[in-house]
Amino acid sequence: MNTDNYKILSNYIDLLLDAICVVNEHGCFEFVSAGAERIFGYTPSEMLGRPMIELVHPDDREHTLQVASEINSGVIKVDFENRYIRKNGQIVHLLWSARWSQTHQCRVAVARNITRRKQAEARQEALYAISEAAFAAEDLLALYRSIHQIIVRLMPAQHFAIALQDNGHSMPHFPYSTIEPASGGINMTQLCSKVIRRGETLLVMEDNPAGQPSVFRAIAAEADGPEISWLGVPLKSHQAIIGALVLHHTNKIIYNSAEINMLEFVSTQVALAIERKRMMARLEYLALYDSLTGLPNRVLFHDRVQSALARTRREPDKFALLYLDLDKFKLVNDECGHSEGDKLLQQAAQRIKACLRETDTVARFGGDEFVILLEHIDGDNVAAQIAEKIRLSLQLPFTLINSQQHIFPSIGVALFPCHGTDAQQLLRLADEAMYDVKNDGGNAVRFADQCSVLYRW
Ligand SMILES: Nc1nc2c(ncn2[C@@H]2O[C@H](COP(=O)(O)OP(=O)(O)OP(=O)(O)O)[C@@H](O)[C@H]2O)c(=O)[nH]1
Repeated sequence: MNTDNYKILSNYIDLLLDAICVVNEHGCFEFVSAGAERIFGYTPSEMLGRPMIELVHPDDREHTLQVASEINSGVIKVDFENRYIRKNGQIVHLLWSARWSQTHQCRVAVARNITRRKQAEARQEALYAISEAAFAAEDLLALYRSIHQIIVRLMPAQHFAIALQDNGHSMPHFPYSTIEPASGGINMTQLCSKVIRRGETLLVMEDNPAGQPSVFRAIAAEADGPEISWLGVPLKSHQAIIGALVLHHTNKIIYNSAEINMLEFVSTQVALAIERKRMMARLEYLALYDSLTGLPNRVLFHDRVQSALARTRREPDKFALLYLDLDKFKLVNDECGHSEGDKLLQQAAQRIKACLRETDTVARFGGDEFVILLEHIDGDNVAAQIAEKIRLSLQLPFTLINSQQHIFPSIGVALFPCHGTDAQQLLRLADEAMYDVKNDGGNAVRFADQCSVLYRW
């Protein structure tokens, strides 16, 4: 091809989807092809003379300058990736191929927009990370934290919140939020409630920060669309809308439709992960706690006793097991009904708990039987005193819906190490002491090795 033909060809350079950029030795744009406007959102005349680094995403500037200096010293780069900020504030991912022209003392580079590919990769990574997090997170709070980290890798999110709406509650609550739900002139509770009720994404423009924000049910916030500072996406699980994901900016920021679509797509996975984790937490709770009183059950109690025993192997310590059974509780059920009996059991559980220290454990073994672990007791007296405190507390009348009821407990006490050295033996001895009290008329405290009643009403 002769030189004239090359000249003709250069007239068609504007057809290229990629952008050709020439940057001088001072780092300023000296030439950009027409394709640059599609990529950067600026016309070539707006770019010429500007330092290229101004347009680079702030997080990528240092690395970009380093690579630019390598190219300027003669290294040819064909696979350098970085992010630029478009004129409308959106992020664009670019793949660069560049070299230094010694003759013209400038850097010649071709930029390809790889944003779509990057978004597809980010979406895949996010899905993988969310399902990983659902399994790896120790609890729900840890899962929310992981979800936050995954979302900020996907798109700009100065503040992030998860709103959940539980069955039977009219308003959502915020188990995770990096911003006060009532701050920034935006009523997050109200907005999230709207997202959840409608099951649709909400974009909120802060064009009226002092008053009511303008709310747009618009997913098509195109390149030159409105500036947005609040974005709420419904959390849709298989069965229902369980809450909303919220991105909040105190500075105005624009989300494009691709980002919103991505967040909507990811939110389904987030909803499923939250549901799975909640179900696991519920199953764990049911396995370890009594559903009527919320107290630990037999399994968790045994675990705590085993831990107490293990501790005593490392350092000398004393603890006590108390076996407590309500006297003639059946009468409450018979006279007032089973649900009234339930209420009495719940109140009794709370009263026993109120007599204990943080380090102690009270468990419900079933029916009207409660077992208590008193840890680190200095002398036998401490166990006797706490047992008596519980007995006196339970003697006060219980206010039920239609009546006041009096109920009394029988309490047996076994001490480690003086009465026994393993859990089974201690429990049996405490249980037997409790039965001795019951056979003796009830409403008293007795130690495992004592024939005499310690306390009696
Ligand atoms: N309301 C209610 N009652 C229960 C529950 N679980 C067991 N019970 C009842 O609790 C009673 C416990 O039985 P007992 O301890 O043998 O009866 P009691 O009347 O307390 O007799 P003594 O222990 O000998 O004084 C039974 O009537 C059970 O039906 C429960 O979850 N709720």
